[in-house]
Amino acid sequence: MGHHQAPLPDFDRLLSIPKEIFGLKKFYTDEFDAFKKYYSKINQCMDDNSIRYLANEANELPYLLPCELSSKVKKDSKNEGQNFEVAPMKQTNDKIEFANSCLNLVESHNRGKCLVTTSQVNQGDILIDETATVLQVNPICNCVDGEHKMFRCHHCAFAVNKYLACSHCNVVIYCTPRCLIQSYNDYHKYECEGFQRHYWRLDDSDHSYIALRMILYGARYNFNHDIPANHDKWGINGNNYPFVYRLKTNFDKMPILRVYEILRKAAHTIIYLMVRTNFFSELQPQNETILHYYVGGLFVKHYCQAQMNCVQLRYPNFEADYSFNTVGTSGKAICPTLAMLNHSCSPNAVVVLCNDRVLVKAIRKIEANEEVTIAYKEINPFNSLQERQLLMLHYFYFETVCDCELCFYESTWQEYPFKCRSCALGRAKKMTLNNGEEKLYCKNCTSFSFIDHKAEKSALIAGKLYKSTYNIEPILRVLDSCTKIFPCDSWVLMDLYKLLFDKFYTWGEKPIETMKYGLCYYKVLEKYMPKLYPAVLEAKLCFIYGTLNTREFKALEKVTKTEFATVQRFSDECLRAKKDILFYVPHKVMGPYATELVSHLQNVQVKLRTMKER
Ligand SMILES: C[S@@+](CC[C@H](N)C(=O)[O-])C[C@H]1O[C@@H](n2cnc3c(N)ncnc32)[C@H](O)[C@@H]1O
Repeated sequence: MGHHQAPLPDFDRLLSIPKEIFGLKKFYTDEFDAFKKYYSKINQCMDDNSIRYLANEANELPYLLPCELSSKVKKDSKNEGQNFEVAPMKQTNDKIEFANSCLNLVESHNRGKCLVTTSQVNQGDILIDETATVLQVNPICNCVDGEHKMFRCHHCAFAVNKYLACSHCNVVIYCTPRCLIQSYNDYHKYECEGFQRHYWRLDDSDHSYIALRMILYGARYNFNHDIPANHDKWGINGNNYPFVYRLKTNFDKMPILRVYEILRKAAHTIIYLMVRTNFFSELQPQNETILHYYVGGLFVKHYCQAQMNCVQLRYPNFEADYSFNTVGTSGKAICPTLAMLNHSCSPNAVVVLCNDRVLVKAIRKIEANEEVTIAYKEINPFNSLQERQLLMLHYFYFETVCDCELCFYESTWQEYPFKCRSCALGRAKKMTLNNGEEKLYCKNCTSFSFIDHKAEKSALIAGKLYKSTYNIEPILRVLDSCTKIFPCDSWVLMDLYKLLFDKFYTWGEKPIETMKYGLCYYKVLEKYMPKLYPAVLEAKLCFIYGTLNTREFKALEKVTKTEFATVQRFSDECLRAKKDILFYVPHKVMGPYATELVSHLQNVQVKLRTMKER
């Protein structure tokens, strides 16, 4: 591949480019004014020296080798690894490509477009089955478990046992010659030298590489982003660039330092394409400089679109300690249909990666007319409302604060934390009446009731005692008093159950108590977060295994009548946990630890069931 030297972009002239210049049919854009805004920010942030520095850096790459991968392929290899198998979605949608027929695309006044169900959806139903428009699979990921690495094809994302690797960049691997050749022609010939120099970070927080891939995807279709005539669906199975182009950005809401960072990344990649590849000359532009600006603007746009819309791909991961979680930095994808899903801190659906397909699965029953939501970032249920909202603002520049169910519930909970003593449903807050008396006001039955000062006082005294002794006894007293003050699903109680569970677990003396408080804790938690949410499932599996593996549990033979009820509930949990793991591992060939995990749960369940009541 021969390289040519292109002139440095003249950023000063940028703003004076007349709109007519984009009259070239191929590169015409309605969004010239928007690009001008990007460029005006470039002017504020970039000086000649930093541009020159980037260009020199791109030039001083003496050891880079032109990639001629496709000419070296042996045409006969086929190396299949362990791949997922999920039945395809049954009913397809007339109005939304890749979506189940039960979804409707609607516009909401505060969060833009969103997907809403038209009929009831069951747990486990597949709501979206989308082939990623642009897919970034990080080449080697520790999928399944820490020891058993799974290699994934850079082009189609299928798992492979043996693979063809690019000997120049030594970064990308392919499952078959077909993928290799297609990848080479579509994009690898432009990216290989960059990979040799580790030009792009492939982690969750940087979107330069996926933005470049979006550019290369658009270039294959001459950057034509017109929706074909008579196409009245959202999304196209084929050239989906028109819908990629229509994804929203958050550019206007970003602080200037963030903009500066992205513009620098844009300049970095554009100069790399100019100096190290034939990308621009192959497009045969009438005016190459203008094309540099155009693609630079497009890079910024695609970067911001990726930042706001790309979905992080995570594979199930089973560790030797029998926990379950999902692996970060496995890749990301631009899926214009999936990008219509809004965020919730208590989502009703999750994204599951099935080879090259990106699936959205319901993690609980979803009623008709309910919005389908996913969690954009993995949610730690213990993060407070304020912490979660700060995270969302920081990463996604939400215009409004997150108005999901959990945030709404938690904010009401913070305002009305107490148990109403007049009605069973109510939530109450303390109010001072005109006569100076303090009472509880319930927002449900709108009545006033007395505060249980006795319970409050004993909770306070027991709390102080706990702080000075760290004994379990005062905590039990705090819990006893708090059940009188707070509703049964209160987070105060949840925290106390957690504390008691941890204490009993650490001391390992009373396995039944450990089970009891663990179960109480998950009962409250699952009111706020669906049990199939990965973070909840992982924590619960740890709880089950931790409890079962204590010496005291193993020695346990007979139990009292009340203890027997706890053992039975715990046993049911084990059975459910087994089903929940299978929810995430729907393929025939499970990772070795996943199989072990499920059979271990099965054995324990049998033991629990046969425990004799005294
Ligand atoms: C991937 S897009 C989702 C589709 C988007 N509503 C649209 O019109 O294109 C993400 C953007 O939607 C909005 N959004 C998503 N979930 C939200 C939530 N829970 N609260 C407020 N805004 C939200 C934010 O502006 C966010 O940057």
